[in-house]
Amino acid sequence: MPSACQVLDGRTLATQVRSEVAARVARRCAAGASVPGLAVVLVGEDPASQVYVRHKIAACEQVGMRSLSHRLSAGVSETELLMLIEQLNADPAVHGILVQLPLPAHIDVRRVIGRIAPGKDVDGFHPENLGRLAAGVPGLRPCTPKGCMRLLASAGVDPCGKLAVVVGASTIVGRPMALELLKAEATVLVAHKQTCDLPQLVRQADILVVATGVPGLIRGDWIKPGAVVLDVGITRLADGRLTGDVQFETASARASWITPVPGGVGPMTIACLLENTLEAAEASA
Ligand SMILES: Nc1nc2c(c(=O)[nH]1)N[C@@H](CN(C=O)c1ccc(C(=O)N[C@@H](CCC(=O)O)C(=O)O)cc1)CN2
Ligand SMILES: [Mg+2]
Repeated sequence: MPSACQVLDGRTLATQVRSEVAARVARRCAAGASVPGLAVVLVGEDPASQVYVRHKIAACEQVGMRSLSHRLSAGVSETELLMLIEQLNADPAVHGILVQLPLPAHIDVRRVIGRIAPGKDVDGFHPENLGRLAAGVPGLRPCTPKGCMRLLASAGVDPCGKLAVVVGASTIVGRPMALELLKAEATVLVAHKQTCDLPQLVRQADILVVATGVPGLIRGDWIKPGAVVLDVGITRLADGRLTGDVQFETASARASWITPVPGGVGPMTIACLLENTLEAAEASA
């Protein structure tokens, strides 16, 4: 990697965000307010989801928040899951609710997310929160795109006036990422992994965000020299290693900043979840 390219270190930034959250939680509790509480709902036994849920619960403890874990079998009915969400909506000790994704195929994810009280939707996936982001008004913001914006700011990268290309249009990353970049006055193009002539689009990007889940989709020679590259993809290879959607070695020969996988965007997702939970608690008091 040439010295011109710098690695955007998500682990270090996430540690900073977590210490800031811990200090705010301590001040809040010292002032007599309730301990922020996060309810984490896991349906089924997906191994990656189990790991993420464990990390979220440990992160809550580390910053002095309370976590309530609800593990449901893969065969739980949608009605039972919706009833649990209603209970959590009504529980004053619960300030944040998250349902770990993906859900089993027999459950309608939109119906489930739509049932979470918007003020407790710390993932920021409820249509009301996505609508707030689209309208540019305050609300709970999806954690991964929020973490990406923090990473850009930490590198001193101002999206205003730049051409940003977002590859992947999921509700949890690509779409809200495009809205974040629009709000920051970037010119935003949203592409899919199937977009015709993807290399041609990617070559124009001053800021490139990739969230497709296709390992190594983006080749290094597609990167515009000096571009800032945020790689959201995380895939575990057969040999156990984690890899991103961008070919790191060759991309870092051209980029000015690039996130690694692991250690880039991923840790920021959990740090921003803690921050959202604290914000939800503050707004409820
Ligand atoms: N309800 C939600 N479900 C899912 C979300 C989400 O934000 N809310 N995002 C992903 C999974 N995810 C959090 O849930 C997540 C993914 C990865 C990481 C992370 O820190 N990755 C590390 C590597 C971890 C490892 O060793 O496996 C890294 O990139 O360095 C955190 C959170 C889908 N579901
Ligand atoms: Mg489904």
